[in-house]
Amino acid sequence: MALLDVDHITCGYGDTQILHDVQMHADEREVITIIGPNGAGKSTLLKAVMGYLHPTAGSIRFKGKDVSTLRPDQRVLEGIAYVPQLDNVFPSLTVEENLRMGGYVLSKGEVGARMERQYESFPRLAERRKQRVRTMSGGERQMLAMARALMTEPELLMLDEPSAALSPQMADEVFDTVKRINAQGRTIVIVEQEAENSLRISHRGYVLVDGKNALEDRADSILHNEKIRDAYLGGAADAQHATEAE
Ligand SMILES: Nc1ncnc2c1ncn2[C@@H]1O[C@H](COP(=O)(O)OP(=O)(O)OP(=O)(O)O)[C@@H](O)[C@H]1O
Repeated sequence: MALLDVDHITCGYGDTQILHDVQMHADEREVITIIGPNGAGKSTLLKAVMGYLHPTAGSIRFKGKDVSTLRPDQRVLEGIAYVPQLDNVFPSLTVEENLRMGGYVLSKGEVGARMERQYESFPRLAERRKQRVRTMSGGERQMLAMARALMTEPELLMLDEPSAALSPQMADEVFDTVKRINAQGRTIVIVEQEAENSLRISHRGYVLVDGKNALEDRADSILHNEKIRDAYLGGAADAQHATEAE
């Protein structure tokens, strides 16, 4: 049984359907990358899994349970977490205050211990507990956004363009962190425009085009697929790297 099973959903905003009969699944401990052109519906798919949008057809199952009608906060309690691309931290608050917000569904007693766990996992955040987020670098903010989402110790973590607008070095650090989070036993679904690095740490990938499934394959096969490389991965760049997810 898949941990997450998106079963042929149709979904959109108001009367505008964006996703048409889309399916995807993620098994326990898998890393999945979703790629596709601008406007393909990648972010919409993550929002549907989190519960910000509700499918008009099809269903979303998590650990075998149909969660299609649950609110986002209820899905958090089921073990799903999501880091949006934008506005994923509160800039006027401190690191500590942001982490507290991430634990809003937890009891007061649990928050402190969970926060310490995140500080152990992200020492750079521990050094900046009292720092206002607006003074932090883009990479540090992305780390905080992930740590905040991990406060609930989710089984599934979804990341929308975690490397957007970061330097190549910071982006590498983010993907190293994602690998580490996956090694802790968590399943990860990543949406990426610059998908090369993301596919390298992934087991499988999906290509979405115009709100429809266009391809599903092992991540290393996608990385070596010339047509996909030309269309979505910046062409014939170095295709020699093997995926690191094996
Ligand atoms: N809140 C919204 N209301 C109405 N339409 C929206 C909304 N958010 C996104 N859309 C539309 O849904 C379509 C898919 O957008 P989405 O952000 O899911 O694509 P994407 O594949 O993530 O694209 P990108 O890579 O550019 O972020 C686009 O046509 C977009 O304009």
